[in-house]
Amino acid sequence: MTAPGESSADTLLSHPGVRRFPSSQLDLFIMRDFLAPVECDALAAMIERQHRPSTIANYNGDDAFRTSSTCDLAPDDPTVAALAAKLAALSGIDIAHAEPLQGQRYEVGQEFKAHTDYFEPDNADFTKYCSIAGQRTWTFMVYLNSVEAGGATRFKAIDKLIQPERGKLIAWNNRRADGTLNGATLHHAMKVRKGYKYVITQWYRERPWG
Ligand SMILES: O=C(O)CCC(=O)C(=O)O
Ligand SMILES: [Fe+2]
Repeated sequence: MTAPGESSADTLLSHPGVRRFPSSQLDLFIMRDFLAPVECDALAAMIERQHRPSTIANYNGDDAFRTSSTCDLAPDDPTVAALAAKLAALSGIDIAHAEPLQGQRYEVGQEFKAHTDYFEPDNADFTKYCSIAGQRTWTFMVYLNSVEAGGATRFKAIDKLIQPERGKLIAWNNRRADGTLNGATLHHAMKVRKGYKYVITQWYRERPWG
């Protein structure tokens, strides 16, 4: 049995179109056309209407570390609720473990430098971020547009560059099979060189979000 905050390779691969990136270092999955173009456009328009400067949890003194904007998607909006349900159906993860969905928006020159999505256990803010819902388990991310130039997501440890493509989903386990945090999930949202980039991020937690 998979724990409620966990996805599994079997669950993901049971959906047509999901394939696993061949790597012994991390569990990374890719699916094209997870969202239809009209769904992508509606979500990108939603992000465009309302966004704030993105923040980071483990501040390292670099003010240019994450220069994008973030949209807090309203959970009770029917489009947003449908997306959360669709992601939960794909992941097999109990939706109670999902953080509120966010959109991320990048203009030319904006990026999110190499980071991991889990919270650093030795960071002073760890308790603040993780005391209730626990650590992040899985990341599901959907590209809402095919960026004109730049904007790839680079997984440094496995030397894999994923190009933004409208409707494409990627998902990875932030931990190893034994539950330890996996540093090989380090990834860099590279600078957009032309146009805009819009993505959806869905993070799941060990315990219900509450
Ligand atoms: O935009 C991307 O390609 C990655 C975004 C990301 O890593 C994040 O928001 O944590
Ligand atoms: Fe990330």
